[in-house]
Amino acid sequence: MALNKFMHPRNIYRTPPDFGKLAKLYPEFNNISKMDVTGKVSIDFKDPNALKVLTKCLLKNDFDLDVDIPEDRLVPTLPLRLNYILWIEDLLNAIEKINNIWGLDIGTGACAVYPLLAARKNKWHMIGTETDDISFQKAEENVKRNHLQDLIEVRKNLTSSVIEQLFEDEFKQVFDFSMCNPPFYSSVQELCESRSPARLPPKNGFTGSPQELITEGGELQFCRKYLKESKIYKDKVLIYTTMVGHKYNLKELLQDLKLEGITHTYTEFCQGRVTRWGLAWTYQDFDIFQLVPPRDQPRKKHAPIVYLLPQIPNIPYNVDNVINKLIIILNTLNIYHKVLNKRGNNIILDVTATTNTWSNQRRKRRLMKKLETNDCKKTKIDHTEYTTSSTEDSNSNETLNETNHFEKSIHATLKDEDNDLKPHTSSNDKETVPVIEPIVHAILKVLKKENDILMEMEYLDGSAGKEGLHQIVQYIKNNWK
Ligand SMILES: C[S@@+](CC[C@H](N)C(=O)[O-])C[C@H]1O[C@@H](n2cnc3c(N)ncnc32)[C@H](O)[C@@H]1O
Repeated sequence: MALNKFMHPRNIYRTPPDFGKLAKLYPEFNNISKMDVTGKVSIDFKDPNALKVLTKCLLKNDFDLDVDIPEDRLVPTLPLRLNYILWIEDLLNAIEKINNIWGLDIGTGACAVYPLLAARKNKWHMIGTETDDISFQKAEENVKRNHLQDLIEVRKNLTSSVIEQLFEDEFKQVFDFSMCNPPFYSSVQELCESRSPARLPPKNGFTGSPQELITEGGELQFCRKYLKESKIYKDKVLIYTTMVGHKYNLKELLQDLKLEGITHTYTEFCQGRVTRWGLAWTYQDFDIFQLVPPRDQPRKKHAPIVYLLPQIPNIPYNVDNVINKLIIILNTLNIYHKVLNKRGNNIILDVTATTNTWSNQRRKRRLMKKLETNDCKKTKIDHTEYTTSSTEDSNSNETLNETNHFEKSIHATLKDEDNDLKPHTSSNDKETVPVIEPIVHAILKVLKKENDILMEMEYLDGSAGKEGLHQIVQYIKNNWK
């Protein structure tokens, strides 16, 4: 189980569960665990069945909940689920809502994990909604199995709306809060590509079915629909909340709320390698931002390197041309990039270098010249370096030809981005980067400020450190012609 010190202070899983004790108490846990020579008990986190047994045993052991998790459904990881509930407790305490709490869980899933935890732990009344037949049926069974029907009701959502169907039905209940763990992805392809190659592979195995994880337009569209519907039913829920799986979507949603002047706050749910975010908004008078301010960023942020991109002779100075030129340089350096977001005249890319292709360019050019003059073209040369050097030497006419070619590529990428603002793997041949440690992983932003176009590069991680990023920026400066 992924654990770390950034979990909510009241999260019981800040202290790792005692696997030895679980193995003694639960035969099914004993079957999936193994003990090493030192007596340490461990499980295979990559095995979905082991995850399922672990979650089942922890629900029983720590919350006295007997939950049947169906074969092909999401196994809810408890540290994250608890982080979310504890943050809602903080929000409710902040607005002094202590007793007779009513909560709405949108997309409760087969385990109805949030209603079960909330009802058992806090005696909250919960309504869970679900669109999927099997998950709906299983959720009802799980509620009955735990004799919590007095506190929990599961409702089938036969529509594609998020909350509208509930309130359209003349449903009188006013909720203190709503919560939602939306399907994160817009397609199977996005699900597969979602993890940046720069990050370590997840420790846990993969669980969940397409209907649980995929929704048209991904989580951003889902959350925007939720926000839009919430505006119609402002007083039906005191505090609306949702979980957000991708940081770039959180930024978009924060911007939406800000633009519309809706009071909001957010938090980070940390559990080991996986980080999710919580977003809350309200149409009531409480200043939830002041009452429950965002948690301090636990990770160190690096000041970005800012470079004013000069105009290139004979090329109109606009953001599209600047981006095209940058993409050419990144491709030349074999630096993988993907568009995270595009809004107006600003664009944000996630960039990852897995080999140092920018150092010793002069030496490589000299070597190339020597090889050519000695007619040694058949000599074995590193192909990447060869391509890099020759492209780098391009004069501006060649660059323009390449610009046309890459313009098509970036426009194709941006067109898709405009549709659903989901992260997109660029359509060039750098798509298939193996999952290996990056030497530089950074965020590249192109921003138009009045008449200037700026490039900002922020170091995230990588073995070459910030120095590696400085070298890349220097390479861009040298080749900005
Ligand atoms: C990522 S799963 C979350 C399940 C559970 N809440 C959890 O955290 O483990 C999303 C769930 O939302 C359901 N869902 C998708 N769209 C929905 C909608 N419009 N109304 C209600 N449920 C929906 C899916 O069927 C799926 O069970």
